[in-house]
Amino acid sequence: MHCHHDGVSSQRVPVVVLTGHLGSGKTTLLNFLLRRPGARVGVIVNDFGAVNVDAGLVSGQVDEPASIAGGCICCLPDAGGLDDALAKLTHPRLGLDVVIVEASGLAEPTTLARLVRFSAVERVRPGGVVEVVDAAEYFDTVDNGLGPAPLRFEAATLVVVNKLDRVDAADREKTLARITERVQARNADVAIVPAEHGRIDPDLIYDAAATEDPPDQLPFGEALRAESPVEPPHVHAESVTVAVDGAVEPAGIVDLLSDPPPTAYRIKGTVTVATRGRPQRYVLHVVGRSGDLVPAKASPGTRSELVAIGLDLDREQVRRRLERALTPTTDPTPEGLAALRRLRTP
Ligand SMILES: Nc1nc2c(ncn2[C@@H]2O[C@H](COP(=O)(O)OP(=O)(O)OP(=O)(O)O)[C@@H](O)[C@H]2O)c(=O)[nH]1
Repeated sequence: MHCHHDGVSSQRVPVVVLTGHLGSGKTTLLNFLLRRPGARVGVIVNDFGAVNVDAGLVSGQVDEPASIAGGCICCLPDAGGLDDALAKLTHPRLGLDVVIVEASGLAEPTTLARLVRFSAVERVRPGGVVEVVDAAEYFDTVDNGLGPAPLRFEAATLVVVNKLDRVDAADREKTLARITERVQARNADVAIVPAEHGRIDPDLIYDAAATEDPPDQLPFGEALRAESPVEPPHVHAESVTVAVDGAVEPAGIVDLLSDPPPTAYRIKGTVTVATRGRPQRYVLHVVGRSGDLVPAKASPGTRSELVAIGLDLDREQVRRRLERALTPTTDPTPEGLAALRRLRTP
């Protein structure tokens, strides 16, 4: 089996870490994402025992990723092989939109997040850490509600408060508020989304290159959808887009990356940054509070465009911030150029 993809992209592939206590709903959420039409999703699971991805889709070895649901899946017998698996799944030949690493229920989110963040694989871009919480069991399992809130939220960029259907309707708001308070006590910046059966808006997590299943793929995505029709998520992501023509001031870009607007979960775009010589094109990504700026290869034009995606986007504030990040100039400030240099050489 192979996952050939025409029009190989030179971009890095976001790698999303999916964590959560035993039985919180990680696999359910993963299967929901795999139903997305047109998406090429690579999956790495790091605990054989816990794998119950629908329809026996696990190929069982890293060497030969199997195509599924417009994507690939491979198994990771131990953490030592993560970079091997990432190197394989981010290969341009596969043309994947995203790679999702599903941790076993016992895996330590911080450790896994670090393995991705400091991966030696150049084509890896950290795509966020999604922590799934069982709303019904939360205070009986991961948190007794006393003392410091669980450490596991520290690494998270998005907390999915799942299984809300299992909480009495009358208590839902209160339960969500209590869990939110605990999560924020540990990590004030994290995005929090309520969910049932792992149905979160995939737009929060990654972009699908196509809207229909690729013709060269086995029809797993279709099969999964036929088996259980996709119910839409209750909470939808919103987006704000700002674009300008011509080069922009580097200080604005650096400022956006170092202090992204709090209600934007993800920001992406291509920007043309003014320098003393020829303007330089970059691909920009922010997930949670972390930004990433890499030179754009073979990216014609001078247009800069940024898209911010989030749950409760403060649209006006986000728009102002994106506009400020895209301040046109032909004469960049020395401070801006120095800040950009520092950012590029951490
Ligand atoms: N009622 C209800 N059941 C859910 C929900 N999400 C998941 N489940 C069920 O909860 C059980 C555990 O879900 P999984 O997705 O396997 O959880 P997991 O986190 O992958 O589990 P481990 O890999 O064992 O840690 C399954 O029977 C799911 O069908 C939900 O929102 N509501």
